[in-house]
Amino acid sequence: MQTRKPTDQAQLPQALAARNDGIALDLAWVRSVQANTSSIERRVATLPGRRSVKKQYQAAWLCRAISCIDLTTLAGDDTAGRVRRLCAKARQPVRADLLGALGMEGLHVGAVCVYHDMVDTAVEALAGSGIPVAAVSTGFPAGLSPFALRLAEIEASVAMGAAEIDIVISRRHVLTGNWGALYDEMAAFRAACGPAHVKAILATGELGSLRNVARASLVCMMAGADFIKTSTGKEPVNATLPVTLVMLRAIRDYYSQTGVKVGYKPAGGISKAKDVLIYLSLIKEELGDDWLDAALFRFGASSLLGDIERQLEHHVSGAYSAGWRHAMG
Ligand SMILES: O=C[C@H](O)COP(=O)(O)O
Repeated sequence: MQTRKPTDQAQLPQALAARNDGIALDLAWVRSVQANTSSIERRVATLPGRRSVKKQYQAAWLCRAISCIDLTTLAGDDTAGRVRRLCAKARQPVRADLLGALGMEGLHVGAVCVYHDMVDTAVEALAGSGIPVAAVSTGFPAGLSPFALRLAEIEASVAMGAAEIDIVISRRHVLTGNWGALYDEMAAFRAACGPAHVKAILATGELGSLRNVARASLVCMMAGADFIKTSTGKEPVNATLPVTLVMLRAIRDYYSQTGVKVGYKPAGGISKAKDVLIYLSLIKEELGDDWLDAALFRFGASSLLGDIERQLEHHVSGAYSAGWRHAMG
């Protein structure tokens, strides 16, 4: 297997928060976690109706959102050319004249997220930019390849220069309440990541209940996940506000018990700037300003940036441009 020399990605100034070293599996804590679905749904139902961010601050919030995007391409027909175009977009996410008018020169996305096969291309294309490459590993999206191969895939992606690894958990461990197996799996994935930060994809649309989402979040954090992430983007239901509320509260509980800040990444189906404002205000309310930063928050999204760019253009010029002018890759 080809291995890159330890270049840029390994040397990146880590924008991420301190690692989560995890704690011993605390089954009593895990089993005590509940999720009251109707009160969670009531709480999030109030969010879209509210004007979450005043108009004059919206451009600043949208620029913040851009800095937190894991700009993603995870398609079977990905090519090196598409990944290079995506990386160019990651470096210059919004037209230079618009960024100049907004006083946001130098803005870039949080990371570029690709399959293992494209890590090398992305590392090359992002050299010198300070933008990390994130790789989806462990038999993404189903996570059902042999365990040893999943570990080897992580190690290969890190050796190739990925600074962040998005792993997928075995949903069956959650569905059968086998918290010990989930903990051991997550801990092994984290160990295989070495210095790379690890995001645990829960695939919440396949976990059956919000209580399972809450318990799986907690177990993954106990086992050392640096981020918890909702979805692969390939499940029938991906990031939602109820799931977000549950995961944010799990992060808050873990922080209050351990003093460790774990990051959050909603992913899949987030494609509109107005949704971004709702997510950011929910995070501000539930976790506080520390989490409004790429170190602790990412949007996993393939097309969101185009809509944000359109809104920023409208903010600067008063006119909307056609969506096709904001191609991603
Ligand atoms: O992790 C990121 C997701 O796969 C992206 O999903 P999306 O294409 O719906 O934005």
